[in-house]
Amino acid sequence: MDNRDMVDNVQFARMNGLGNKILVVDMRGRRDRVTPQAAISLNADPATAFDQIMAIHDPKAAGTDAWIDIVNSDGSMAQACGNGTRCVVQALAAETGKKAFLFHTVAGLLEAKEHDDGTISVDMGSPRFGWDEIPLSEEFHDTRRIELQIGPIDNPVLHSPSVASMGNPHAIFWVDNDVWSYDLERFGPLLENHPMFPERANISIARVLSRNELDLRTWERGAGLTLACGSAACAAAVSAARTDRTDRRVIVNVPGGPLSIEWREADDHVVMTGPAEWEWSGTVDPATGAWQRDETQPGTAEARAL
Ligand SMILES: N[C@H](CCC[C@H](N)C(=O)O)C(=O)O
Repeated sequence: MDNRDMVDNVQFARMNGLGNKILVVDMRGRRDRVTPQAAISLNADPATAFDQIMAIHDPKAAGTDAWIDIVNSDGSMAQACGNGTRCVVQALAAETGKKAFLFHTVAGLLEAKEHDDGTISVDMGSPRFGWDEIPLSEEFHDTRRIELQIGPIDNPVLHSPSVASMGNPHAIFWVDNDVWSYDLERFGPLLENHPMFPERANISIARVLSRNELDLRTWERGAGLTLACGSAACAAAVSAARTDRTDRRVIVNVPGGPLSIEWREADDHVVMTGPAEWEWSGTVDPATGAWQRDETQPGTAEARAL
């Protein structure tokens, strides 16, 4: 906050959650929003290209620490971002010394905490499985397996996904071979925009390795191929458990590394645990996306606060 050189500029930190590229933007004390134009322009610059912007705003409700807006790299809004939430926790923990936070997003309240080893857990809430909650455009009573396929009609490459909402829509296609052997870059955009998903969807392929481990790659709605997608890891974990492929506690290996996911029996909530990493900081105009790197890059944990 202290580094603001112009009233129109705000502080931001370039961070990542297992390689999921995140810009944490400090919008506290302001009434405006990061515009879609700013997002598109930041993403067009290789230095600031990102998967999600996490914009921290002043809290709107008593007892919450912040309101968070989540913006995809195409300028659209997302309801959930697990990896980005861990980045926000790390930035705010460095600033305040607090370890536990309650955030407010369009999808509701979100609890998160930093552990002593630096990893961060985010309570992603309860998954939803109703076809109209995801949403799908057709009624399906059993969303553990819906009719949807891609590739030749008699020999589909991907078919019968499980679908779930973690606040945002997800489809998980189960595969038998190495997840890297599928052309997700080609099928992802077709499935993301398939008429089955009126609000589009995040598209993942998952290979179950054991009752406690799966591999996952995701084509993200509004962002494309990413190295990690936390909400997809949660959607895959709950879908694997409800189809009896795995137990309720699993390691999900995304391209950026492992996330540990637990679908708690007690309250139905999904808790995701993983790392967050600070890269560098700068200032940005949230209306246009014009940005500048800070001249001195803080080297200590304390200085990594926004
Ligand atoms: N990377 C995010 C998910 C972004 C989801 C977004 N692409 C959408 O739903 O539109 C995560 O870690 O959960």
